[in-house]
Amino acid sequence: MKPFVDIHDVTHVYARAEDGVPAVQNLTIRINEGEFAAIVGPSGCGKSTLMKLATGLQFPREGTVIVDGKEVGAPVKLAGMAFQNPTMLPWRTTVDNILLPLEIVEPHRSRLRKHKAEYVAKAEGLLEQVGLKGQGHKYPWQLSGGMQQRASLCRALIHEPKLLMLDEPFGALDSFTREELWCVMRDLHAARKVTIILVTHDLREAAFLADRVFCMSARPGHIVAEREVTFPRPRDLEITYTPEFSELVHELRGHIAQARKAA
Ligand SMILES: Nc1ncnc2c1ncn2[C@@H]1O[C@H](COP(=O)(O)OP(=O)(O)OP(=O)(O)O)[C@@H](O)[C@H]1O
Repeated sequence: MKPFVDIHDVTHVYARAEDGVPAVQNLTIRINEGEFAAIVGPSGCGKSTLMKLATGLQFPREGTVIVDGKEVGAPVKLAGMAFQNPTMLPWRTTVDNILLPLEIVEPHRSRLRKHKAEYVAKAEGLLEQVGLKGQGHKYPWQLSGGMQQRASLCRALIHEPKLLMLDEPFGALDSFTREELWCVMRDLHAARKVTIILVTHDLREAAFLADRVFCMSARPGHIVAEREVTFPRPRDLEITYTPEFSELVHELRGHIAQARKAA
């Protein structure tokens, strides 16, 4: 099978890096279509850089980045993104925030004005899927942090991306809300067959959600371990209390500890 995301032997140094040390070096990672991949690693190891390379927000100094069969040379339109901070515009309602990417991405951009009702219905359908039915008229400041993050997932999905990039999306939430959102994410992935790359510091989150977990070394980042997660789907939160789950988290923690030591 051809990988959907194929990052091959990539080295990237930021122009402003004072010490000239690459953020990532000889980074190779391949993710299949429809796969849920999680990237974990010590702080500053280049996880966000990997995201930027895969979405065309940065270009590698060396190596190649291929997404959906094409070498990445500009921001990747087939990607949707959600970050730790939902960054919703406070003067727009939740639905209007969700519609925002459509004002940029073609062919939606040209269709949006004429077919607004159709797109609003789509946004409301997504809100229902993430447990926010009927909340679309509210402003972001009327929503809790967890609700805003749910809405930002809708915004990332509104243009039906084939690739969803999640950079620490649940990092700022309390642990109960976080686990609720794991289930939302699990269900969205099952329903949409979208390829997902999740960057996280939370090893339990990676183990619960992913098909494969990739561990990165300390800077300059590269993949030091790759672990398939074979728990059957759909997964219930109950599995996080099993010895097998604890063992997996323990194993991942060992890889990160090694990676930090090597720094
Ligand atoms: N715009 C930039 N200019 C210079 N150096 C940068 C820039 N962005 C990131 N870096 C450096 O590149 C390295 C990797 O950064 P990156 O944000 O990808 O790491 P990360 O693993 O996502 O970090 P964290 O886990 O702390 O969020 C870091 O050491 C950082 O200092």
